[in-house]
Amino acid sequence: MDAIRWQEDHLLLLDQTKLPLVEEYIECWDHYVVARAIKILQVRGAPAIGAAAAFGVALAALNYQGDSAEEFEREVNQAIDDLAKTRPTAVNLFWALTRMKAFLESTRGSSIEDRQQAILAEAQALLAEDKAMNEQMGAYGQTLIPESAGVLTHCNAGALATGGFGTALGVIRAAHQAGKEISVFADETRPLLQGARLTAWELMKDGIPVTLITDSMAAYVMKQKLVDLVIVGADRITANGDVANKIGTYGLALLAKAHGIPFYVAAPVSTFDLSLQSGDEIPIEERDSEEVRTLGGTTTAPLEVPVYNPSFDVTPHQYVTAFITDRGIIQAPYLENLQKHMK
Ligand SMILES: CSC[C@@H](O)[C@@H](O)C(=O)COP(=O)(O)O
Repeated sequence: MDAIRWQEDHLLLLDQTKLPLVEEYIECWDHYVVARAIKILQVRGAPAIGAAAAFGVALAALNYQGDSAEEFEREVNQAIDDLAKTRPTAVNLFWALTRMKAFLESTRGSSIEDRQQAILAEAQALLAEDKAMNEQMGAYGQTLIPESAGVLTHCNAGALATGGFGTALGVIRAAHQAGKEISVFADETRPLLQGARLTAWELMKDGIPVTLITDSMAAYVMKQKLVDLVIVGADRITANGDVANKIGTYGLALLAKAHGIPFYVAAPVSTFDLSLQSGDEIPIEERDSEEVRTLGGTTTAPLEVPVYNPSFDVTPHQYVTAFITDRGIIQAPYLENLQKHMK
């Protein structure tokens, strides 16, 4: 099931806030609906946010009805600015918007109709490339997985979070397809339960053995020697190899280190932000306190209790055993090796 699909003249986004109970697509006819979908996590996961935003730009281009090249560019650029304001942490969003802006400029001189079609084709290419990168990552990454392995993952870094196949779940998928005996532990991932609602659903659909645990069970499961490796995705990786990913990832990295378990991060080139030197510079999204005071719409805390709700944390590079990327497996020293591979 695709998270993002272009259908003739509009965009379809699988509404991930309704999964796993309801499988329903939202129809997007303009970039405002796409921006809202990103903001409220109807589409989520770093690469998927980038691809959805690219289609948002395409919708803004297609919706232009005048005949002025300047006005056309102004409107498309306004959409790019609107989409950039949706979520701050995943760099894939800004990577995709920068690519679409450069592409818009490269079409200058053509008719508006040709530019509209070319911009749509660029968004489609970006989506297809993301899926291809994930498959490539899967091929590289699965070589790191033993013939029989317990794998712990956090949040959802699967097909739902990408153009298809997934980053961390792509590696797991590739290992499963290669005939390896994989058993996945999925953290539920409080407060929005991407692990419980999305990862468990996605893996079960593919027939990959998965066991759901609450976030606080990870240490005990590791202590029992049920986990051979941890694989997570990422929202932004800086030049020194620090990794922003779903809140709770840093804790898992510490636990993996304490138990002598490898901790892998799977991410495509679009997730690397070598313009930032370290994770301290990554903007971390803080979300509404209601997400913590409630669970599935039911209040689970005193209505007035103060809440802190950072959506991501940063894992320092020294806890990352290796990066699995579409350009190969990258090991420390990261400052040097990321520059070499990601240029
Ligand atoms: C391939 S997805 C990698 C990350 O984007 C994923 O692990 C994550 O943290 C997603 O957070 P979300 O808030 O659901 O967008």
